[in-house]
Amino acid sequence: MRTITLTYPHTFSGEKLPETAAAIGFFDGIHKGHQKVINTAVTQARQSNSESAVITFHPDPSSVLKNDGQQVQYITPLAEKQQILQELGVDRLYIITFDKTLASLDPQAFIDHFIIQLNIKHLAAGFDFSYGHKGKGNAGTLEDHSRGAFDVTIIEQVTSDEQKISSTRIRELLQSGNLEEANRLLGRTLSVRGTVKKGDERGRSIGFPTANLDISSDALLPKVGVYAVKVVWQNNIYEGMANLGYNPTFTADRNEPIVEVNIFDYNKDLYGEELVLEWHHYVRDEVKFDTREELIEQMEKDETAIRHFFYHER
Ligand SMILES: Cc1cc2nc3c(=O)[nH]c(=O)nc-3n(C[C@H](O)[C@H](O)[C@H](O)COP(=O)(O)O)c2cc1C
Ligand SMILES: Nc1ncnc2c1ncn2[C@@H]1O[C@H](COP(=O)(O)OP(=O)(O)O)[C@@H](O)[C@H]1O
Repeated sequence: MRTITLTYPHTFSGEKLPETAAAIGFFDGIHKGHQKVINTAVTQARQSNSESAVITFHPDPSSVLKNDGQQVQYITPLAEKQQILQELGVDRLYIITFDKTLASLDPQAFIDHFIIQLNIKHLAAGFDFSYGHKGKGNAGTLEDHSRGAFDVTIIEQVTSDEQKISSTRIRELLQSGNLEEANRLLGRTLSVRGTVKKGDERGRSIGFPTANLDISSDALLPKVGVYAVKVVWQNNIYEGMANLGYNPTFTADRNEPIVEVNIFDYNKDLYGEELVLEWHHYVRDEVKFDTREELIEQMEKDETAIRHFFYHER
């Protein structure tokens, strides 16, 4: 997959680009609803012997428009988004830089510049997609704004329990500790990538070395607690247990939670390595223990419970 970042105005011209079937949207999380829009474009491209593309925006349009200076947290930060789109068979990823200038473009100008000029012949979008100044362009206006240069497929809402699957709903589930339900709506397992950094070097002394992960600050993490996880590293998958929290047994002054993972049946150095952590099951809340012995006893129980969990999942 090729990734192309576009700002307004860009200088690409249609004649030099292949005919393309594209899906357009912000797609945070690439949940089941998003997957349907993207798969429509991929299928359309295969049938018409053209290239497939995803056209997305960065940073999050609503955060740019709100302008409240708050750091946005993404269910899928850019690196995760790229990885998943690649796995979905997308040939090209266009990332449109979302800023005030882009937001002020008239809807027809947006379509002319970012769809027609990119040689898009089929466009798939979700029923609630909007574009152009104040979101005046929407699913109902695409046909008109296409000037007959491309076909449009609008994907109706995908539901679960009669409710729309949405990034907002998934965020709420993750924040309230409802990981499994979030994973169901995602249609895959929530994951995060991070580089292994040094911690307090206490893990090995209590019998559970933990790889502490340096994670991009724009990644949305689930609720604090202990989790059954899988670690993907160099094309291998390992099972393990992770703690997302503040280590209150040993530290009192941490402001940000850390993510650390003890990989089962593993004992090699991982410092500096990039791992992908998949969040499979929420086990318990983090606890402040009075002694390290109590923590160790609890971690032994966590290990037994999590090994059981994976055994039954197989
Ligand atoms: C599965 C698991 C559960 C944990 N549970 C707790 C906990 O409930 N309370 C706590 O203070 N620390 C907990 N920890 C964090 C340990 O305190 C931490 O791994 C240990 O201090 C090692 O830190 P280090 O990697 O910085 O050396 C847990 C860690 C793991 C891997
Ligand atoms: N089973 C394992 N799970 C996680 N890390 C391991 C494991 N075995 C060895 N390691 C290595 O040991 C380090 C963790 O040891 P630890 O004493 O907790 O140090 P730190 O506090 O620096 O994380 C990891 O970063 C990794 O390089």
